[in-house]
Amino acid sequence: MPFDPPPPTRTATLRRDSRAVAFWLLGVAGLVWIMVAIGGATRLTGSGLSIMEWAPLSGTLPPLSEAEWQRLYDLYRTIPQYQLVNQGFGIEGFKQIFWLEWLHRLWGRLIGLAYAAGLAWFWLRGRIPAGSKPRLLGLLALGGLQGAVGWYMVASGFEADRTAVAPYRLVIHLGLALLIFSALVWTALGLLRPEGRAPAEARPVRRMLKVAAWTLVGAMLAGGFVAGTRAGLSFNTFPLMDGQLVPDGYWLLSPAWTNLTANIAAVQFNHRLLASLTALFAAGAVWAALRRLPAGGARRAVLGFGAAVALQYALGIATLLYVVPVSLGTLHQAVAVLVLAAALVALHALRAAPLPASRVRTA
Ligand code: HEM
Repeated sequence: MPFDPPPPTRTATLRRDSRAVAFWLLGVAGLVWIMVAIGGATRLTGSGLSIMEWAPLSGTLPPLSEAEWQRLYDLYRTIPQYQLVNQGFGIEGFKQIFWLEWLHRLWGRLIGLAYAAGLAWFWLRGRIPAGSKPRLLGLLALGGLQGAVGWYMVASGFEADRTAVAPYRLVIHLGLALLIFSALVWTALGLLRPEGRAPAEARPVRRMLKVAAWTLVGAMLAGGFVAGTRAGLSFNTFPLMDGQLVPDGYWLLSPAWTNLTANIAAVQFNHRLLASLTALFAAGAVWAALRRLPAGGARRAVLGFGAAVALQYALGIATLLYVVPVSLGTLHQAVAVLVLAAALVALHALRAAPLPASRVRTA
């Protein structure tokens, strides 16, 4: 007699659907991570201004004829970057900088497709867990906004006398990428492991971790200004800047606030300071975790975050000392996102996996 398995219970179906949606979101977050790395390489190779049109659909295909290459090259030759930086590099030189920007935009379209198609698929099958729909729609809107912000950033690079995009627009683009990445990861973690409240003994660890995570976000945005103003090409020593801990000319510009975004000495100092504070708070979180948490997933997650910060800090120093080669610059940008992911996983592990009170070591 054939064996009919019993129908899955409602809870089992819900759990299966939550897991499927979570893995899809994590997959999209992986695509976003690769996108950030491609974005770094695009910026560092000076490729970002090579496509002067905003053509979400027709731009999917690269130029397919010599006439089309010539048309795009002629467009590029009208902007200051060509005249001031690349004059005379010829259509072959243009083709070289074209491909990374094209890939960056193609990858953006791929992310949009993977997200929208996945959302439609889960939605039509009724597999999206209750309560997640508004957030998933919000993420779709944020993705669309990011495409528009990307173009808003690129367009600033075509303005008179500019050879690169406006730094604050680059930071908005980077910040939105980080927000989208974080929302994807956090939503997925919430679906994989229902939230609980950490016991009182674990809360100091989480508090310290939160401080470290917010400082990390600050350090990352400050890093965006370093990248945007190319501040990494100056003061290539560590820990001192021109022989001083705080460089001369920190307050060179006026009004004073413009030093935070446009003064190379101040911009680089701020990034170092915020990165160092992140490392300090991360070390604090690791210390607290070792003292207060029992061996297990939550403690490992905090230690993993600490290790990721240490790696990123070392990569930052190497990037600076070697005067920002494309490889190290891209790696530093890509690993920054992994550090953020590690912070989110650790924060979630402390919240989502309440520790049995008996296993918590008290101070
Ligand atoms: C917690 C540690 C750190 C984090 C999370 C971090 C994060 C970042 C991020 C997100 C960027 C911007 C990438 C972009 O938008 O293009 C950046 C750029 C940069 N960071 Fe860091 N950073 C850290 C530590 C350091 C340290 C310690 C140094 C050196 C002392 C450093 C030097 C640089 C330089 C030179 C750039 C510009 C690279 C470029 O032009 O591509 N970073 N950092």
